[in-house]
Parts: sequence; structure tokens; C-alpha cells
Amino acid sequence: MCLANAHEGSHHSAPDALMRDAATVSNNEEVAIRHISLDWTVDFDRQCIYGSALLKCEALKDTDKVVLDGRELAIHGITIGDTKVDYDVENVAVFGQRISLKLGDFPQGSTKDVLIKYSTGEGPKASALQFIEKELTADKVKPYLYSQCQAIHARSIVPCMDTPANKQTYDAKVKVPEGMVCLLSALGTGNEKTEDGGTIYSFNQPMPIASYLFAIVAGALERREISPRCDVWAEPSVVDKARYEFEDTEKMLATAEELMGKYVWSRYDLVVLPPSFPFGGMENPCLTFVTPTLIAGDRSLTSVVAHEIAHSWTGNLVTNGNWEHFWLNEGFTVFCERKIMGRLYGESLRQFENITGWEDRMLPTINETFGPVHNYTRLVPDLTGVDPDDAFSTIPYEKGSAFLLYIEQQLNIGERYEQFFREYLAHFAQKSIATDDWKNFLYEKMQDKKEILDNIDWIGWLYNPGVPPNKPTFEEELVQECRDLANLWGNASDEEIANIDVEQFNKMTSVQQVKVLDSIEALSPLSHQRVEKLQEKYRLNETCNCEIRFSWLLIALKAKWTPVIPQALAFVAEIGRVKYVKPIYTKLFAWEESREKAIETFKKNIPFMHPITVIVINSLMAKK
Ligand SMILES: CC/C=C\C/C=C\C[C@@H](O)/C=C/C=C/C=C\[C@@H](O)CCCC(=O)O
Ligand SMILES: [Zn+2]
Repeated sequence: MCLANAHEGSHHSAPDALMRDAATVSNNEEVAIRHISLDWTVDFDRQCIYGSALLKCEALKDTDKVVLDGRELAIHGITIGDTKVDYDVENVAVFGQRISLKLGDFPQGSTKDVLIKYSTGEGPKASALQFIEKELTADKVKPYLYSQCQAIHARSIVPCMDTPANKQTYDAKVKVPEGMVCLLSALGTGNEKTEDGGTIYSFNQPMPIASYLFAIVAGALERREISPRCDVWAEPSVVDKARYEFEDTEKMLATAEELMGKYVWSRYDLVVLPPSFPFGGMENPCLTFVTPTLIAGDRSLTSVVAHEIAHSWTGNLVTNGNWEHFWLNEGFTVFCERKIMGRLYGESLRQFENITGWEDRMLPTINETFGPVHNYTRLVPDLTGVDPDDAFSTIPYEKGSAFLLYIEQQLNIGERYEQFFREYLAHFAQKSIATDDWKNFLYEKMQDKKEILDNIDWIGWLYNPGVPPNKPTFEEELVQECRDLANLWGNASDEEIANIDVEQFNKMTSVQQVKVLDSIEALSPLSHQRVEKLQEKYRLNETCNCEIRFSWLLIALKAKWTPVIPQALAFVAEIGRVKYVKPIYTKLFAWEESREKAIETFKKNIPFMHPITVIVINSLMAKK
């Protein structure tokens, strides 16, 4: 457990206390990286990035070294000015490389500008990157590159202190081949043609960010304006559909500012990535990455955009000091995402999402995925020696958000709770903190509510595994209609099903339809005849909504309905979003009839998947 404020229950947080992070081998407690200047060339033939990184290092204590994280980096030389720097590169299990720079005298408070010439590993060796051949892009015009650095993949593209305890500004020059656009998690500051027909794009990120927020995307991209500060980027055949889908982005951003304070990142752009992108969205500053599976055609899956917008405050501005406190990023963001959606589309939607988060995402993760005593069901788990990717689940999102909702209900102070959020975000802006820093600040601002806060089971919520000690109050009426319809599918006679009113389902919102299907999946397996009726009545094999398609596939797989096998294999071959492919491959590997075909499909698709997804599915396949 991190020790930013080990003293339990104290009310005087010291957010500047340096955070110990089990997932870095850098000496981030002795040296800070304040700025990085990148000079990159993207080599699509060798599928790597090469060039240099200039690190502005500041000694926080008297020291004689700078130790950096790396992974599969080839170091070609390190200098400070004209002086060569002696260095050592050592491989470290789980975490990559330890790159030790021997600097001699480096007194506290002094700075050194260290220039590192290097290249990344090629292809999948750079675990943050996926290079895509042009034939596999939507428009087959140019090859494509995108990155995913969270949690600890930045070290595979730049030697750095790959811990959220360190924040740095950065600038970059990136050369890409002719006809390609390159974007970073920064503000574009210009571009120039090179003699060989390529383009050098320049960028600046004036806000200090953690390394997991470094990001690059390059390809045949076009943009459409949503508002003066919001564009959406995508391949030409996708960009107009994306422009329609994400129409409400500016409204969401303005609503987020009312709730959380001024937006400090200048631009909020979206880029729609290829279907292999492993996540729904990634909150890269100035440029949120999103999966094309959000493009349902009816704007029904845009809560992910509200989520990524909220990260502009919870996560990108106030940051978890290490991955044990990931809930400070995600639980807070889910809580704010639902406040934004509630303001824009109705409080009943916020209530609905809170209930489904609790019973369809948090409880199954605790009781089925991990088991109720597992360390990873703790809101603040012990991640010593653990790759944070392995601990990733819905727990920090849903248990964290439920905790904040529970506190809101216990305090019962109306708008004052949101005012507290704004003060918390302003107080810790640009800092990396631990759970106690937030808790102590809450006590500080709610001294008149000390008795209520003292009655909260802090240990139970924060450090005990399993189901939380309390359940927030939920308004159930919208959900009850979904549960009742699901129970009809589980218990009604064939005649009742034959006469079921399909309009009741068709008139529901997509989140309600997903709730109906998730509630059916939670019942005992349906008969094959009932599965066929479900697909037929609700035309589930034709939906463009990936959430509905995913929930439907889980029902049919649970029923071991053989015709679902090709449908499920097509789905996991088409997309790489871990949220979908992990549960579906889990069921396909566990079902004797589909196991071999699933293994064959996975192995055939490895070259077209992001390394993160390959690692996740490989670990599944290894389990019997
Ligand atoms: C306790 C776990 C601690 C740290 C894990 C941190 C990162 C895990 C790494 O795998 C990256 C995750 C990136 C997530 C990006 C988007 C998510 O918010 C949404 C995921 C679900 C979805 O696809 O919608
Ligand atoms: Zn998030």
C-alpha cells in the first residue's frame, strides 16, 4: 500500500509527500522529470519509433544518478551537453528495463538536461504501440499507428519515470510519411514538409501530465468541427458518422465545467481509432481516443465521452499517485460522468446507471470474476510486484463511484457536496495524491459533519475485499420494468412468449434494453428454443449497438446455443475492445464445442490485435 500518508485518520494531508510506486523502477523519490522534448521519426517499415528524448531532470535530494523505466528500448547514446553520460541498462521482471544514468554530483535543487538517443522495440515489442497495415484500416489508404500507455506502457516508447507520481510538460516534433496526419496528447503548433515528402508535426503540452497520458496516433485522418474547441478526427469513411454520433460533446464539456470548474486543457478533440483499440475510450489530454464501437448511429453510447471529458479533471488534473489509488481516477470519474449525463438527459438516467453499475458490473466482478476475498476486489488493493494491467477491473470504477454516492447520501448536503468536489479539484490540481489526501481534505471541509464521517466504515469500504459494507439508496422504478420483462423471458410459457409485445422492448432506451438482456443473462440458462425466440422477437442478430450485441451473445453462449458460435467468433475477430472480447473468449474457451475454433480464431487474429489485448486473451487461454 502506498505511504503518502500512512497515518490512518489524520486530517492534515501532505499531497507533496512523495508517492512510493511499486510499478516503477525509477528513482522518482530522488529525482523529478519536469519536461521532456521528443524528436521522433515513425518508421512504418520497421514498425518502430526512433529519435531522441531530452529530459529536464531536477534533483529532489542530493544524488548521483537518474534511474529511468524502459521496456525493449535500444539506447544509442546519452549526453549532457557535450559530455557523454555513463549508463547501464538492466532487464527487470514484469516491469521492463532499469536504465541507470551515472551523473556524479547531482545536488538537491539542481537541474540537468539529459539527451537520450534511442529507438523503441519493433512491432509488438513496443507494448504501447499498434502498427496497422493499410489493408486493415477502414479506408485502406495509409498504414496506421496508435498508442495506449496506461498503465505502464509509456516506458516502451520513451525512457521516463513511468509513474503517475511524476508529472511533466512536454513538447514534440514527429516525422511521419507523406500523406499522413499525426496527433499527440498535446496542442498542435504547426507542421512542415520534408524533402522526402514526409511531414514533421510539432506539438506542445504546457500542462504537466503523468507518463500514462503520453499518446500518439498517425494515419490517413480527417477532421470535422463540433465546436470551436472540439474536433473529431477519424478515417474519411468514418468521420461523418463520428461527427453525428458525438454531436453533444461540447454540451457535455460545458456541463462538466459547471460541475467541476474551468477546462484548462484548451482543446478537447476526439479521435476514433480502428476497431482493435482495446478500450472504450482513453482520456489522453487534448485528444481523447475512442473505440468505433461507440458509433451506434443513435448517440446511445456516448456516456463514454462524458467519462473521458470528466477525466480532464479527475485523473488528468488530480491524479492517482500510484495504481493502488486508481479509484481516485476512475471512481471519481464515473461519479462525475453520471452527474454530467444526469444534468443533460435526466436524473433518472443517472440513477439507472448507478444501479446497473452496482448490480451488473460490480457484483459479478466481486462474486464471479475474482471471488469475494480477492485482493483485486479491494478499492485500494496491494499491487506490490503486480503489473497494474493484471489488476484492472470494474472495481475502482463502480465500487469507487458507489462509495462517493454513499457518502453523498450520508452527508445529505445537496449542492454543497458538488461545491466540495470543485474545491477538492482546485486544491489538488496538477498534484498526484493518495486516498488519505482526499479523505483528510473531506474532513477538513466538513468539520460540521464530523460525526457522520466518523460513522463511515472507511476500512470496510477502502481496504476490505468483497461487497462494500453498505449499499447506496437507488431509485428502482425504471430498472424494475427491465427486471420484470427479463423474468418474463425466464419464466413465461411458450404461448405467452409467442404473444409478447415487442414494442415494449423496442421503445426502451438502449441502456434499458441492455439491462433487460443482462437481467436475462443473470437467470438460469435459457432453453435453445427460448434463445431463438429472443433473437427473433428483438432482431438481436441485426443490431449495430455493440452493447446490445455483446449482452445478446453472452445470453446465447450461457445457453450453449450452437448457432451463436460463428456470431461470437465474428464479433471477437472484428473488434479488440477488452470489455467485450475477454468475457466472450472466456466462454468460448470454456465450452468444449467452441474451444478449438476459438483458439484458432485468436491465433489467426494476433497480428491484427493490440499487444494489450493479446496479453489479456493469452492469459485466458492459459487457464483451463
Ligand atoms: C487496480 C487497477 C490499477 C490500475 C489499472 C490501470 C490501468 C489498467 C490498464 O489496463 C489500462 C486501462 C485503460 C482503460 C481505459 C478506459 C477505461 O476507462 C474503460 C474500460 C472499459 C471499456 O472498454 O469501456
Ligand atoms: Zn476512466
